[in-house]
Amino acid sequence: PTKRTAKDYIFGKLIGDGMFSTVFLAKDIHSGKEYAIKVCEKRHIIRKKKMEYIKREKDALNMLFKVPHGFVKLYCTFQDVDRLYFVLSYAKNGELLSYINKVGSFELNVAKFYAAELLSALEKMHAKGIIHRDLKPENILLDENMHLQIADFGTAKIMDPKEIKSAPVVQEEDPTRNERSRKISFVGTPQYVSPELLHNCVDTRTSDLWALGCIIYQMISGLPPFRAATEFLTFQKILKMDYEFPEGFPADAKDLVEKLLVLDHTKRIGANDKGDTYESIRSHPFFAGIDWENIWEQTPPTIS
Ligand SMILES: NC(=O)Nc1ccc2c(c1)=C(Cc1cc(-c3cccc(C(=O)NCCN4CCCCC4)c3)c[nH]1)C(=O)N=2
Repeated sequence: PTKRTAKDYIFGKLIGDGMFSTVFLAKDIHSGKEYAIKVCEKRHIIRKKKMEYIKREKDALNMLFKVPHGFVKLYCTFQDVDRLYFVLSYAKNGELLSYINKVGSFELNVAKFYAAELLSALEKMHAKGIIHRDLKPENILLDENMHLQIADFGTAKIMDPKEIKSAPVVQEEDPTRNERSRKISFVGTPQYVSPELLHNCVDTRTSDLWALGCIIYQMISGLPPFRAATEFLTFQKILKMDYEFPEGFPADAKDLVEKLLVLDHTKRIGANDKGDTYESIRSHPFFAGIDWENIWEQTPPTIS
């Protein structure tokens, strides 16, 4: 097939906006199919020295292309003089965050279903050595059948799959510096960033498990566990484990969130699981009744 250009698409409404990219709904003029096209200004990427992030996103999405469920797909990329273009799946029902905000908080069966799809997607991603590092309800999309698709791999870390369930990954700007003094090359969104990423520049796949705990808490209560007026105050609350459960928070959900939101990432539930699944999390009472083998084929519960 000939290399696509922007002229092959009719660009529609803006459906996403980030520090380094803008996402548009677009229609392929040949097939009539709808896509989400992520556009990055080359000048901005170069000025902010984010070329490595662009490459990581493309590599991570290419590694996940053949995984049938759980992620947006990257169909093709192209560029012109000023911009880079990523042609991605259009997840018609948008961000999980919009649904949480629309209904206030999810019923337990809805939260359980989407927590299970998110865990299943994390298992597939981590099995390929990919750590997302910025999981949040804005980056979790819902396709036309209301199944979950993780987006935005610009912050991802790609490791050797053999290593991902063993050694921690240390953020390093300058390998000659010792671990504590290493600058963090990346920090996620304050409300969902793990303490190890803040504390000593270590991030592992368990950083995504910390975010899973924050997202389960938010689906059930309506708000993330760590929130404050400023980023710094939010970081302080995380490092002090300063959060509490609202009255009536279901006991099984509370127990699982408490086992995910553990400061020491080596003691987080799932941290020592081997193989390509998080058996210790799957078998937690919160997930009682989930049919793990068929979750992606089931009809999702109605969000109301
Ligand atoms: N940073 C990134 O990489 N971002 C990406 C990447 C890929 C991608 C992406 C973002 C997408 C974002 C997206 C945004 C939307 C969207 C935007 C605005 C409105 C709606 C919308 O109204 N959806 C209907 C359902 N809502 C639900 C909430 C209450 C109102 C009705 C969807 C649909 N998909 C997408 O479809 N594919």
